[in-house]
Amino acid sequence: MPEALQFPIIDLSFPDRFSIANLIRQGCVDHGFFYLVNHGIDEELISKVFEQSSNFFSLPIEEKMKLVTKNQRGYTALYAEKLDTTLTTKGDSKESFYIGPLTDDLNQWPLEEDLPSWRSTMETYHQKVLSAGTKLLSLIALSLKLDEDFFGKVGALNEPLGFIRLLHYPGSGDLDSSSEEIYGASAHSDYGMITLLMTDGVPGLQICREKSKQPQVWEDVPSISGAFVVNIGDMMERWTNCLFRSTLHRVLPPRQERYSVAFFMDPSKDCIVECLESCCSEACPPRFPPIKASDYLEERIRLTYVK
Ligand SMILES: O=C(O)CCC(=O)C(=O)O
Ligand SMILES: [Fe+2]
Repeated sequence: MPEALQFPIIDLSFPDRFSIANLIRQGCVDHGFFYLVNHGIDEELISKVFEQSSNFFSLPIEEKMKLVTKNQRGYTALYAEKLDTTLTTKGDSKESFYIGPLTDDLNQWPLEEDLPSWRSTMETYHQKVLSAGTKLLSLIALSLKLDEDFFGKVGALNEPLGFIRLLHYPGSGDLDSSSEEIYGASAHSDYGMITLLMTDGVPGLQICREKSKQPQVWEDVPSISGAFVVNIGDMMERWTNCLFRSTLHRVLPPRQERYSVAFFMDPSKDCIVECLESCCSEACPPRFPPIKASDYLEERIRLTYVK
């Protein structure tokens, strides 16, 4: 049996920022994953988010479909998304709800009379995770031997695109039985800078550290109560010329119902993501051309929805 994965545990409140930055570097180079503790979001708020998420997904499908995704905000039904775009099977066995930046008017919300305090709970959570993510990005900059405010200076944080994705994976008893190989979330890497994931502790998340090695080896990611699982996304991988890995991950179809809440932090639309000078040399030239963050994201999102 392979040993259980051990990612570094990053304490966001630890005063020695340089030693924390080194630990982050180790996590990002070795796995593309680490845990985040003392992140400033209290347990009570996290439990409320999970409770409200369950309240929403328990609504009748007709009610949920009234908020079906527009502008990448709102509800996506079971099987509507397929994160592994190479699969020929039907979509992933999860339903989700997206909440984007609070600074525009594009979010869709359930009615206050149907789900009291739902919107305010999600807005508070959005603000808090965005703030934790911004602090974390300054440590990530340090871990790359850059100024702490590097991501601010290159415009990534002008209007950061923070997206909450509430996820619900019904238990196997509630799904159609089929011979097809269906995942809760099929194999993918995340698109943006970093993802902060909170789960309800039900297992299912796995990573594959060597994307191109066959056969692929999948390892379980243990959850730590109250800690975020943080992973590096593809745009951070591009910035660092693959020094930091955007690791392939998936969620097995859980036997038992499972809830999780992901927070994707993507750069502002106009930010140009280009190889950091410290991550390339003559011997190791940039692997990707510079790209505008919005162009990159739009293409990736377009490929994800089942046609
Ligand atoms: O639910 C999970 O544990 C992971 C979800 C995920 O990888 C994603 O939404 O990108
Ligand atoms: Fe993911």
